Amino acid sequence: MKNILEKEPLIICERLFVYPMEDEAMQFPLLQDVSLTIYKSDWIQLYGWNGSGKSTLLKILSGSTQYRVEGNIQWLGDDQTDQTAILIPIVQQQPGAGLIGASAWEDIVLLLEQYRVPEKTIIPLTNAIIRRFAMTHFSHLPLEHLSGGQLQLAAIAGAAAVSNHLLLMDEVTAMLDSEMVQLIMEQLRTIHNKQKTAVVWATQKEDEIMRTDRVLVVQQGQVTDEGSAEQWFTRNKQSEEGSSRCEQLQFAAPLYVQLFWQLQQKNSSLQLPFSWNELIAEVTQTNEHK
Ligand SMILES: Nc1ncnc2c1ncn2[C@@H]1O[C@H](COP(=O)(O)OP(=O)(O)OP(=O)(O)O)[C@@H](O)[C@H]1O
Repeated sequence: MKNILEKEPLIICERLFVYPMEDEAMQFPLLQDVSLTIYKSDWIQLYGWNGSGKSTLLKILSGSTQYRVEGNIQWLGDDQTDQTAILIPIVQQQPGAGLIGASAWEDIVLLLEQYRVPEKTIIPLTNAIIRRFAMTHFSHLPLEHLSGGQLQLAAIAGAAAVSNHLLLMDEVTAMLDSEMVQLIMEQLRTIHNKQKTAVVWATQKEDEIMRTDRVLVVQQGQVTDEGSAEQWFTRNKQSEEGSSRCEQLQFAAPLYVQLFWQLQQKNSSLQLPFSWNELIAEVTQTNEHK
């Protein structure tokens, strides 16, 4: 994890209690006592099961006014994330949900118009975003000709066009095949690393957690754990079974982490892997040094 002291906050939430609008007595919070800070260039894995409150938290971060909110939330970004009037877009699970144009190119143009970006910058900005997300070959095709992955890429590119500093992703890979998941992940991670765009990535998939991510666990409307990805999967020094935070909160670990835990009992110098490739490289290297 990057040193938090060096990071600038983008959004600060303090002791948020969030209720449905119709719950006038404020009795049934959807989110309870949630405090968190999102920093510039963070990648946060908002990790939790169905119905835990991930989507509600994303909507609150986006600036939605469809809830009753107690507590403080501050948006500190210096452009679109200065959340005084507009919503930060959320990319949804269903490919194509929320796209408003006839093509990916037109969608970004319309979105920039909606966000009142100065007219003469709209076309150059759209073309630049299309290039940045490597979408040139399908950007003018009708949306109905695009694959699920291409639709998701178009939605992510649109969000990135209007929100330079923060992207909010709500289980965007849930309906994609593994090849598309990899493509989307690679594109977005490259953009994140190059542009330092912060990403809040809601997911239920344990293998989407990468080494440099912060993991924020949501359970029954509360943030029950927060730390680095390494901390989430690390068992204590004796490699005691069940001792990682992931296991303590009864979440599944990826198979390569489970296998690593087994191997670690025989060889404590092995490093925690974040993919099959990393585990294979680690084991091969250790065997070569024997
Ligand atoms: N406006 C609302 N009024 C009443 N209950 C709501 C409202 N919005 C969400 N809920 C409930 O709050 C809980 C959290 O919902 P939310 O959609 O935030 O969870 P989630 O973690 O995103 O789940 P999923 O992965 O299924 O999308 C659920 O039980 C849901 O039914």
